[in-house]
Amino acid sequence: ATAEIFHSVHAGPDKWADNFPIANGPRQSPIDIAPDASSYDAALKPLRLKYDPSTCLEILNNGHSFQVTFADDTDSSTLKDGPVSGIYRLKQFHFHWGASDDKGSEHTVNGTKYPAELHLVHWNTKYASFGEAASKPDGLAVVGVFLEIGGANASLQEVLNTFSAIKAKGKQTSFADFDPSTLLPACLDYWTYDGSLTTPPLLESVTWIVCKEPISVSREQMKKFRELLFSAEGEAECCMVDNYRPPQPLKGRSVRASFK
Ligand SMILES: CCOC(=O)CCc1ccc(S(N)(=O)=O)cc1
Ligand SMILES: [Zn+2]
Repeated sequence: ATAEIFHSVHAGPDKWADNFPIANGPRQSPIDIAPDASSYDAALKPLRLKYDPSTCLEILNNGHSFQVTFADDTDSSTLKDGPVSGIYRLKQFHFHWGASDDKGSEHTVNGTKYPAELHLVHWNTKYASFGEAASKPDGLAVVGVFLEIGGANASLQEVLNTFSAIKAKGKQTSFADFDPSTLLPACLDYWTYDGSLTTPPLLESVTWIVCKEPISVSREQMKKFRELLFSAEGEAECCMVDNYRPPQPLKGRSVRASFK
């Protein structure tokens, strides 16, 4: 019961401005993407994503999502080009999803919600660490990929197979030799805009790169996501669902498209 109250009333997105006033800032994320209002920018380069499976370390339930963490002490797994300059290192990837298939993504497209959204989080190596980069306007680059209901996703299934070991908040387990590029869509056309972290501390340091093409997930696989818990062992069980922030005001920002 305490877990439900914690998640529904006192700590949800509507309450974040109390402790994080930047929640009402000028470049908050996510947003609703209106493709017809975005502008094609021929100067935008193709995304250059190079991931080394040997940098994959572990998977953990951090109480608001699960995340797969990577070794980021070398330039083995990086994002280059696209809308960014310089080299950004992959730190982690995680997901957001709903209690049912009709919601769950953070970004929306013409108001359409997808059942889930993948975030691949990278930090700019002009800074010394993720923590330092997270406070800089050009510090982070997050690649967002929508999940749509379709055939089972074999690559995603490798991640889901670890869930029995990380069901409760605070649980983690080793997770090696996973190549996150197997979670990317075939076409890497994207929209890009200046935004923020979508959970506290909501820092306005993210260049968002949202792929136009979704990847598939089956209904059964979505049910596995919903078996994870927000709650820790020994607490009343609270299913990890609806861990998405709704779209935020655009406040004059423009969204660019890498494609016509
Ligand atoms: C400086 C400490 O900051 C953090 O730990 C932020 C972690 C964090 C990373 C990515 C995102 S998301 N959903 O915008 O991709 C939110 C929060
Ligand atoms: Zn996220």
